[in-house]
Amino acid sequence: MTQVKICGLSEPATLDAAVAAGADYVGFVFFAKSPRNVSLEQAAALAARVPDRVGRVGVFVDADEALLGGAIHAGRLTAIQLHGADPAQAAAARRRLGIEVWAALPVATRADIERAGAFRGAADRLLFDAKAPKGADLPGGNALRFDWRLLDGVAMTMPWGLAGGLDAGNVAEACRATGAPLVDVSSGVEDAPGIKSADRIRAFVKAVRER
Ligand SMILES: O=C(O)c1ccccc1N[C@@H]1O[C@H](COP(=O)(O)O)[C@@H](O)[C@H]1O
Repeated sequence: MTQVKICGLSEPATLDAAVAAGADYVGFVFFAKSPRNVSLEQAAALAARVPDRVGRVGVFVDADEALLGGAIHAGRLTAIQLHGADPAQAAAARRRLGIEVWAALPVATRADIERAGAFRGAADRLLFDAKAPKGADLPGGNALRFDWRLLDGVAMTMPWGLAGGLDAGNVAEACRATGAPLVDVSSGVEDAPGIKSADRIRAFVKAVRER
Protein backbone atom coordinates (compact mmCIF):
# COMPACT_ATOMS: atom_id res chain seq x y z
CA MET A 1 0.00 0.00 0.00
CA THR A 2 1.27 3.46 -0.86
CA GLN A 3 2.17 5.38 2.27
CA VAL A 4 1.04 8.95 2.74
CA LYS A 5 2.82 11.81 4.50
CA ILE A 6 0.92 15.00 5.18
CA CYS A 7 3.51 17.67 5.82
CA GLY A 8 3.61 21.18 7.23
CA LEU A 9 0.90 20.67 9.85
CA SER A 10 0.75 23.40 12.45
CA GLU A 11 -2.81 23.36 13.82
CA PRO A 12 -4.46 20.70 16.00
CA ALA A 13 -7.65 20.46 13.89
CA THR A 14 -5.89 19.68 10.62
CA LEU A 15 -3.37 17.43 12.34
CA ASP A 16 -6.30 15.45 13.77
CA ALA A 17 -7.88 15.35 10.30
CA ALA A 18 -4.69 13.89 8.82
CA VAL A 19 -4.51 11.22 11.50
CA ALA A 20 -8.21 10.37 11.18
CA ALA A 21 -7.93 10.19 7.38
CA GLY A 22 -5.26 7.52 7.75
CA ALA A 23 -1.99 9.34 7.06
CA ASP A 24 1.04 7.14 7.75
CA TYR A 25 3.25 10.12 8.56
CA VAL A 26 2.71 13.70 9.64
CA GLY A 27 5.35 16.35 9.10
CA PHE A 28 6.34 19.40 11.12
CA VAL A 29 8.49 22.10 9.51
CA PHE A 30 11.28 23.64 11.59
CA PHE A 31 12.42 26.43 9.28
CA ALA A 32 11.78 30.03 10.27
CA LYS A 33 11.26 31.25 6.69
CA SER A 34 8.42 28.82 6.08
CA PRO A 35 4.76 29.78 6.53
CA ARG A 36 4.44 26.30 8.07
CA ASN A 37 7.17 26.79 10.67
CA VAL A 38 6.40 25.51 14.16
CA SER A 39 8.14 26.33 17.42
CA LEU A 40 9.35 23.57 19.72
CA GLU A 41 6.39 24.30 21.99
CA GLN A 42 3.92 23.98 19.13
CA ALA A 43 5.59 20.77 17.97
CA ALA A 44 5.32 19.27 21.44
CA ALA A 45 1.62 20.10 21.68
CA LEU A 46 0.95 18.74 18.19
CA ALA A 47 3.01 15.58 18.68
CA ALA A 48 1.12 14.74 21.86
CA ARG A 49 -2.02 14.32 19.71
CA VAL A 50 -0.43 11.80 17.33
CA PRO A 51 -0.85 8.08 18.04
CA ASP A 52 2.31 5.97 17.96
CA ARG A 53 1.24 4.20 14.76
CA VAL A 54 1.66 7.47 12.84
CA GLY A 55 5.25 8.52 12.12
CA ARG A 56 6.34 12.07 12.95
CA VAL A 57 8.80 13.64 10.54
CA GLY A 58 10.65 16.90 11.22
CA VAL A 59 11.60 18.95 8.16
CA PHE A 60 14.84 20.94 8.37
CA VAL A 61 16.94 23.14 6.11
CA ASP A 62 20.66 23.26 6.95
CA ALA A 63 19.73 22.87 10.61
CA ASP A 64 22.26 22.95 13.41
CA GLU A 65 22.58 20.21 15.96
CA ALA A 66 20.88 22.13 18.77
CA LEU A 67 17.71 22.62 16.71
CA LEU A 68 17.72 19.03 15.51
CA GLY A 69 18.12 17.68 19.03
CA GLY A 70 15.49 20.00 20.51
CA ALA A 71 12.99 19.25 17.77
CA ILE A 72 13.49 15.48 17.93
CA HIS A 73 12.71 15.60 21.61
CA ALA A 74 9.83 18.10 21.49
CA GLY A 75 8.16 16.62 18.42
CA ARG A 76 8.72 12.98 19.43
CA LEU A 77 10.13 12.68 15.94
CA THR A 78 10.59 9.27 14.35
CA ALA A 79 12.50 10.69 11.36
CA ILE A 80 14.20 13.88 10.22
CA GLN A 81 13.85 15.13 6.64
CA LEU A 82 16.94 17.06 5.62
CA HIS A 83 16.92 19.62 2.81
CA GLY A 84 20.26 20.86 1.55
CA ALA A 85 22.26 18.01 3.09
CA ASP A 86 24.84 16.05 1.11
CA PRO A 87 25.37 12.32 1.73
CA ALA A 88 28.16 12.90 4.25
CA GLN A 89 26.02 15.31 6.28
CA ALA A 90 23.07 12.92 6.18
CA ALA A 91 25.24 10.04 7.35
CA ALA A 92 26.76 12.14 10.13
CA ALA A 93 23.33 13.23 11.39
CA ARG A 94 22.13 9.65 11.33
CA ARG A 95 25.15 8.46 13.29
CA ARG A 96 25.07 11.28 15.86
CA LEU A 97 21.35 11.46 16.44
CA GLY A 98 20.42 7.80 16.02
CA ILE A 99 17.24 8.64 14.14
CA GLU A 100 15.90 7.72 10.71
CA VAL A 101 17.11 10.23 8.11
CA TRP A 102 15.19 11.15 4.99
CA ALA A 103 17.24 13.07 2.44
CA ALA A 104 15.36 15.42 0.13
CA LEU A 105 16.76 15.29 -3.40
CA PRO A 106 15.80 18.29 -5.54
CA VAL A 107 15.05 17.23 -9.10
CA ALA A 108 14.98 19.12 -12.37
CA THR A 109 17.03 16.87 -14.66
CA ARG A 110 18.07 13.26 -15.01
CA ALA A 111 21.50 14.23 -13.62
CA ASP A 112 19.79 15.19 -10.36
CA ILE A 113 18.23 11.72 -10.12
CA GLU A 114 21.65 10.18 -10.64
CA ARG A 115 22.83 11.73 -7.34
CA ALA A 116 20.53 9.27 -5.59
CA GLY A 117 23.11 6.48 -5.51
CA ALA A 118 25.41 8.55 -3.31
CA PHE A 119 22.82 8.50 -0.51
CA ARG A 120 22.75 4.72 -0.29
CA GLY A 121 23.94 3.81 3.20
CA ALA A 122 23.93 7.49 4.20
CA ALA A 123 20.17 8.04 4.52
CA ASP A 124 17.24 5.76 5.26
CA ARG A 125 14.94 7.19 2.62
CA LEU A 126 15.24 9.47 -0.38
CA LEU A 127 12.57 12.01 -1.13
CA PHE A 128 12.51 13.14 -4.75
CA ASP A 129 11.14 16.68 -4.78
CA ALA A 130 10.96 19.40 -7.42
CA LYS A 131 13.99 21.68 -7.46
CA ALA A 132 13.04 25.17 -6.28
CA PRO A 133 13.61 28.03 -8.72
CA LYS A 134 16.74 30.16 -8.15
CA GLY A 135 16.11 32.77 -5.48
CA ALA A 136 13.11 30.99 -3.95
CA ASP A 137 12.75 31.42 -0.20
CA LEU A 138 12.03 27.75 0.38
CA PRO A 139 13.82 24.68 -0.99
CA GLY A 140 10.53 22.75 -0.77
CA GLY A 141 6.88 23.41 -0.15
CA ASN A 142 6.54 25.43 -3.36
CA ALA A 143 3.71 23.42 -4.97
CA LEU A 144 6.00 22.58 -7.87
CA ARG A 145 6.19 19.19 -9.49
CA PHE A 146 9.01 17.78 -11.61
CA ASP A 147 8.71 15.66 -14.72
CA TRP A 148 7.91 12.24 -13.25
CA ARG A 149 9.18 10.58 -16.45
CA LEU A 150 12.68 11.34 -15.16
CA LEU A 151 12.14 8.41 -12.77
CA ASP A 152 11.39 5.98 -15.62
CA GLY A 153 13.70 2.99 -15.53
CA VAL A 154 15.55 4.15 -12.42
CA ALA A 155 16.44 1.16 -10.24
CA MET A 156 15.69 2.23 -6.68
CA THR A 157 18.13 0.70 -4.25
CA MET A 158 16.71 2.19 -1.06
CA PRO A 159 13.31 3.29 0.30
CA TRP A 160 12.06 6.44 -1.39
CA GLY A 161 9.15 8.80 -1.75
CA LEU A 162 7.73 11.33 -4.18
CA ALA A 163 7.04 14.96 -3.27
CA GLY A 164 6.45 18.25 -5.03
CA GLY A 165 3.23 19.70 -6.33
CA LEU A 166 1.05 16.72 -5.46
CA ASP A 167 -2.64 17.18 -4.76
CA ALA A 168 -5.85 15.14 -4.74
CA GLY A 169 -6.24 15.69 -8.47
CA ASN A 170 -2.86 14.38 -9.59
CA VAL A 171 -1.69 11.97 -6.91
CA ALA A 172 -3.33 8.85 -8.39
CA GLU A 173 -1.61 9.54 -11.70
CA ALA A 174 1.66 10.21 -9.85
CA CYS A 175 1.42 6.83 -8.12
CA ARG A 176 0.67 5.03 -11.38
CA ALA A 177 3.39 6.83 -13.30
CA THR A 178 6.18 6.39 -10.76
CA GLY A 179 5.18 3.46 -8.54
CA ALA A 180 6.15 5.60 -5.54
CA PRO A 181 5.90 3.65 -2.27
CA LEU A 182 5.28 6.93 -0.41
CA VAL A 183 3.75 10.25 -1.43
CA ASP A 184 4.32 13.47 0.46
CA VAL A 185 2.18 16.60 0.23
CA SER A 186 2.09 20.03 1.79
CA SER A 187 0.86 22.87 -0.47
CA GLY A 188 -1.64 20.62 -2.24
CA VAL A 189 -3.71 20.21 0.92
CA GLU A 190 -3.80 23.93 1.73
CA ASP A 191 -6.25 26.77 1.05
CA ALA A 192 -3.34 29.26 1.17
CA PRO A 193 0.36 28.94 2.10
CA GLY A 194 0.50 27.51 5.61
CA ILE A 195 -3.28 27.13 5.93
CA LYS A 196 -4.11 23.44 5.82
CA SER A 197 -7.56 22.26 4.80
CA ALA A 198 -9.12 19.22 6.46
CA ASP A 199 -11.25 18.63 3.35
CA ARG A 200 -8.23 18.69 1.06
CA ILE A 201 -6.33 16.35 3.39
CA ARG A 202 -9.22 13.84 3.34
CA ALA A 203 -9.52 14.11 -0.44
CA PHE A 204 -5.78 13.51 -0.87
CA VAL A 205 -5.70 10.39 1.30
CA LYS A 206 -8.86 9.08 -0.39
CA ALA A 207 -7.34 9.62 -3.84
CA VAL A 208 -4.31 7.55 -2.84
CA ARG A 209 -6.30 4.78 -1.17
CA GLU A 210 -8.93 4.44 -3.92
CA ARG A 211 -6.74 4.57 -6.98
O1 LIG B 1 6.75 23.16 3.37
C1 LIG B 1 7.68 23.94 3.60
O2 LIG B 1 7.46 25.11 3.96
C2 LIG B 1 9.09 23.49 3.43
C3 LIG B 1 10.10 24.33 3.84
C4 LIG B 1 11.41 23.94 3.70
C5 LIG B 1 11.73 22.70 3.16
C6 LIG B 1 10.72 21.85 2.74
C7 LIG B 1 9.41 22.22 2.87
N1 LIG B 1 8.38 21.41 2.45
C8 LIG B 1 8.51 20.12 1.87
O3 LIG B 1 8.57 20.19 0.46
C9 LIG B 1 7.98 19.03 -0.11
C10 LIG B 1 7.01 19.38 -1.21
O4 LIG B 1 6.02 20.24 -0.78
P1 LIG B 1 4.75 20.68 -1.69
O5 LIG B 1 3.74 19.56 -1.56
O6 LIG B 1 5.21 20.87 -3.08
O7 LIG B 1 4.28 21.92 -1.05
C11 LIG B 1 7.37 18.27 1.05
O8 LIG B 1 8.26 17.26 1.47
C12 LIG B 1 7.29 19.28 2.13
O9 LIG B 1 7.41 18.65 3.36
